[in-house]
Amino acid sequence: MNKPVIVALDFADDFECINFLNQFPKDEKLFLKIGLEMFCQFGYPFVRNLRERGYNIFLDLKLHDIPNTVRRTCEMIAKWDVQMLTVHASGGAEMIEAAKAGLDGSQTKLLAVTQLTSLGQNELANELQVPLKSQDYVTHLAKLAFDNGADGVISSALEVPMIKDVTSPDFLCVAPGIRPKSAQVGDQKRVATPAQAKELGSDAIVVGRPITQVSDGHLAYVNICKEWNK
Ligand SMILES: O=c1ccn([C@@H]2O[C@H](COP(=O)(O)O)[C@@H](O)[C@H]2O)c(=O)[nH]1
Repeated sequence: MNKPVIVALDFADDFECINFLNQFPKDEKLFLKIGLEMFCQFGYPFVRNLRERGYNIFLDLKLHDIPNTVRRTCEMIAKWDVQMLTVHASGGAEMIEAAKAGLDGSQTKLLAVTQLTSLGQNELANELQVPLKSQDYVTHLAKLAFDNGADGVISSALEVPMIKDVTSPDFLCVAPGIRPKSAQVGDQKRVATPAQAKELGSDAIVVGRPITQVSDGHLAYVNICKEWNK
């Protein structure tokens, strides 16, 4: 897989979303992330529609349930021909293994979310009462995901070198929390610029609002790709 800039389609309605996509040239091979907001409204027909238009799809459902439920859900998603799917690594070893088993026979890469990029050290210690340094927690969850068959993880770009060290250079590290220098950070805590994410060895970056919530989304995308591919 070459290293994509994945656009997070977090829109309130499909009309707004299609208008956004229409800004891009027809031959632009976009990699799109469908998250809970759009999936809960439009479900599988929306995923199928975008696949039929030729887009690569990262289905970011962040599954987190008992192993049996996750396996059965993944068996269904395995038929959808999407490129990536997420579960939460904190669901545990058996759940990650079950997700992988459910996807068996498909091309869908299983990615495990480590610590959400919206959580910093403060939230980890005080709200979640996790007695580890954030970096240690992330690498622990990444190793758990690796040992139980995931193809990669979601983490901040800042943790990528440590994750590759404890897993494998081929273990996919996909980084949200990407902010070009001029962009608002918003609710993200562990952020990096596209250039930093590249430098740190990320295999893909996920960018939402800095592309979708600006007046010229296509230009923002092109500029981020330039920084990422430099
Ligand atoms: O740890 C995580 C896991 C997933 N996300 C998702 O990525 C995008 C980021 O959007 P921005 O607008 O660029 O902040 C969003 O869809 C999240 O659900 C994440 O940010 N962090």
